[in-house]
Amino acid sequence: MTVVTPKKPVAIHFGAGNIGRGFIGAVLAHAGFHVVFVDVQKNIIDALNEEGGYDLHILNNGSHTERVEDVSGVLSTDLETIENVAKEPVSIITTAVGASVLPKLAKPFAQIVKTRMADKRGPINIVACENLQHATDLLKKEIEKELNDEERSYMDENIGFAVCAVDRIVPPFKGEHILDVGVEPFFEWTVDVNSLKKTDPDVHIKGMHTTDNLDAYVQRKLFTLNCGHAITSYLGFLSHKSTILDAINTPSIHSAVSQALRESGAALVRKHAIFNETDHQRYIDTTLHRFTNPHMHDEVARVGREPMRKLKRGDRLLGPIEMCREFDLPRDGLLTGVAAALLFAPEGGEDKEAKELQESVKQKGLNDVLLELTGWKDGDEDLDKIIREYEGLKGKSQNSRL
Ligand SMILES: NC(=O)c1ccc[n+]([C@@H]2O[C@H](COP(=O)([O-])OP(=O)(O)OC[C@H]3O[C@@H](n4cnc5c(N)ncnc54)[C@H](O)[C@@H]3O)[C@@H](O)[C@H]2O)c1
Ligand SMILES: O=P(O)(O)OC[C@@H](O)[C@@H](O)[C@H](O)[C@H](O)CO
Repeated sequence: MTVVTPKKPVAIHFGAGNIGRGFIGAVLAHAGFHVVFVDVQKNIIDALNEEGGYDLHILNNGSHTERVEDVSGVLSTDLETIENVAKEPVSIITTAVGASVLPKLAKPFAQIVKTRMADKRGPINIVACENLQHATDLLKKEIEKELNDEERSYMDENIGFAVCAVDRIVPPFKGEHILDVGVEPFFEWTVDVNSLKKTDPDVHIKGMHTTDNLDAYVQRKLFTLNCGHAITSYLGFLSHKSTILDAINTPSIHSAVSQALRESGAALVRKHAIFNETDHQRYIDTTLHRFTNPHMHDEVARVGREPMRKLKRGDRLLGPIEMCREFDLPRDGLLTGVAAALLFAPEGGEDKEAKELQESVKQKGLNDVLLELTGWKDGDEDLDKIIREYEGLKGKSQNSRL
């Protein structure tokens, strides 16, 4: 497969899905890069090469379309073409494939590192845009496993691995063309300035903000937007709602999610000096407002997907709870979120993690599953609260009333 590489700086983006086409790829293309998307879906890659662009539908009251131009695609298994692209004037490589897929990218990334070393190429930056704290560090560790000592030292010197927070709601979208993508107007991409290397070409990327307080911004986004989103989806599922819009428009769910976000917010403000109560409450209000966009069709099944990943320590549910425990702050709303996540069992069985979680609760019992997930001691007050909430929610859901 050949890729058209015009005389322009090149950005490589792994994952031509919703956030890839709908956000990061679009920001990079608008910043003046030729964007090479790498994906496993042949129909998407073929369409990118045939069209060389796609439509971005901005969904709000004044919905409109923006054209993203100057893009092409490569299959992630086509290491030969990836090698050729790596010789172009690349300055940034990004990913949006899903946290669990990151290890699978080690081989193509290692190929890029080896090629650039052999070709004596200068510095580039790699930014993993996934909903996971320290996603880029995880990717780096996986790439290191594919390299020898000399290649690893070239990588340390020449490749900046920058962690980021990435925020734009981009659900699957049915347009006229397979590449069409529908997005909310809001977007925020914040990258760790301390890890970025100076590249040649050195392109200013409008739409990519940098900060030296990255952990704070990642936690703010994950423990607010993703935390609220997850709880809305799990309570929505239990109330038999199919979309985030229907769920958040249910007063009891809106109030439960608001409570959880007030709790995570109190912990975030306490933990990070750069946040204050007033601004953070505004951030929460904006977040909740984004969930009520009537032009977006976002399924609770998408937002709640992979509940075991979302129930990991440090992620959107246990992360803010751990922070509340650290400062002895109220956390009942967040504990309800965990109880609801443990009851997430969407029909169809496509969500393997949801199935596995239900199986696990059935086999080991809720108490033992929670001990494993949380690392708390038997008889922990929060653990007992989750169990009580779980039983209450289960009963209410079965009666179809929440
Ligand atoms: N959609 C959103 O609203 C949103 C917003 C912020 C962050 N994110 C994060 O972005 C990531 C992607 O989410 P998404 O919603 O775009 O998912 P998606 O499923 O729409 O896109 C993922 C893409 O990765 C591709 N892929 C899978 N394996 C691959 C591989 N080995 N090599 C190359 N490509 C591969 C898939 O084919 C797909 O096109 C996730 O980590 C998600 O948490 C999503
Ligand atoms: O992508 P996930 O599964 O980690 O989380 C689901 C949604 O909360 C998420 O995709 C949001 O839409 C996104 O993080 C908004 O920036």
